[in-house]
Amino acid sequence: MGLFGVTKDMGIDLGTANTLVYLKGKGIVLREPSVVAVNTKTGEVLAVGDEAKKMIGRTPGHIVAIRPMKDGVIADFDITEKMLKYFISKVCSRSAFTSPRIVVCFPSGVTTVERRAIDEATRRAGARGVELLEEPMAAAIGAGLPVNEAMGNMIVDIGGGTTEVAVISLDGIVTSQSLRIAGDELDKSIISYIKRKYNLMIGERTAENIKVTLGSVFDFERVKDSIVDGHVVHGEDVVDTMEIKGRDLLSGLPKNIEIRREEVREALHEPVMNIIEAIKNTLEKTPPELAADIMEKGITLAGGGAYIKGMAELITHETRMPVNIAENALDCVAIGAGKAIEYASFGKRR
Ligand SMILES: Nc1ncnc2c1ncn2[C@@H]1O[C@H](COP(=O)(O)OP(=O)(O)OP(=O)(O)O)[C@@H](O)[C@H]1O
Repeated sequence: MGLFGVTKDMGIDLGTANTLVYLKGKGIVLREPSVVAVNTKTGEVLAVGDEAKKMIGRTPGHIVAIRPMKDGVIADFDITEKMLKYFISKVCSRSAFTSPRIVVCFPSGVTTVERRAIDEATRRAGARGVELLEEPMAAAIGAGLPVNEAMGNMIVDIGGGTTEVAVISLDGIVTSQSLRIAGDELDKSIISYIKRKYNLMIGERTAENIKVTLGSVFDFERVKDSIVDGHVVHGEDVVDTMEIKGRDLLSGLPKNIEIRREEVREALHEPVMNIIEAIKNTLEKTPPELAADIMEKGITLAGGGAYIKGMAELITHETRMPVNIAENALDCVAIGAGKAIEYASFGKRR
């Protein structure tokens, strides 16, 4: 117990899109994109996080902006380790007397080898002790669900690389599903839709911007108000078209086109229905008593995907269950990891 005062114990959400660090006693102290810019000639890391993200799609030949995490797991081990080292040193720079103990999250669908890679990269980045925590459990704790009670809690965490669906009761995952379809896949669907329909090539960042600004997965035509980022937005305030820039594949030249909300909904249909299927499958496998609890309390949505317009409404429409968007949906996993420090054994028997 005495050591807690001098160490910087932390919870890390090592995400495909964003990495968040929760420092014990302080809350979230770092939130940056999981991106690293590397000079391929020298192997030197040029920038990490926000700085590196700005470089995506804009680098000269010998500089690449890498996203070392893919589908929720480590795609590039060395770069992940360097990125973690940078983030940890950024939050520990002052007043850290000893290296930190870290609770780090992993998607529930990963293999033992992938788990070991996350553990190893965190140790090599400077952790004294590492404890791995399943992402849906962290998200549920961070969303404030009573995970330790004998009661069905359902969490749907739609991140960048993975969607985690889980039913939790008495501190354990009763049933879960992890699918590698989430925000990134939605971006890819927008890219291929626009390429197919308009012969226009757009970049990843443009696609993400379209998803966030114009993306909608439920037909609000007849519904006046919707929920955006947890706030009610009145029908007339919702933008319905957007001008986008890309490269015309026929002429090879830059070109602008205008796309409509319905088109984005069409583009997102398939991956979104895969997410809905996973939710339905998990509900089907949920024991009846717990399903009754969920029916009463609702499904909790977390992760950046919780903010996709119409997502909550579509899930309710398809499952007949009430849906709540977690407060601080983007931060739930990191907050949950941070809170779990209290209970972590860091490899020792408690
Ligand atoms: N307002 C929004 N509307 C739609 N999508 C959003 C919004 N804000 C963020 N996103 C999307 O959420 C995703 C990132 O979510 P989050 O930070 O929870 O993922 P992550 O933890 O990095 O990924 P993973 O959990 O898969 O490792 C991105 O795909 C981003 O485009």
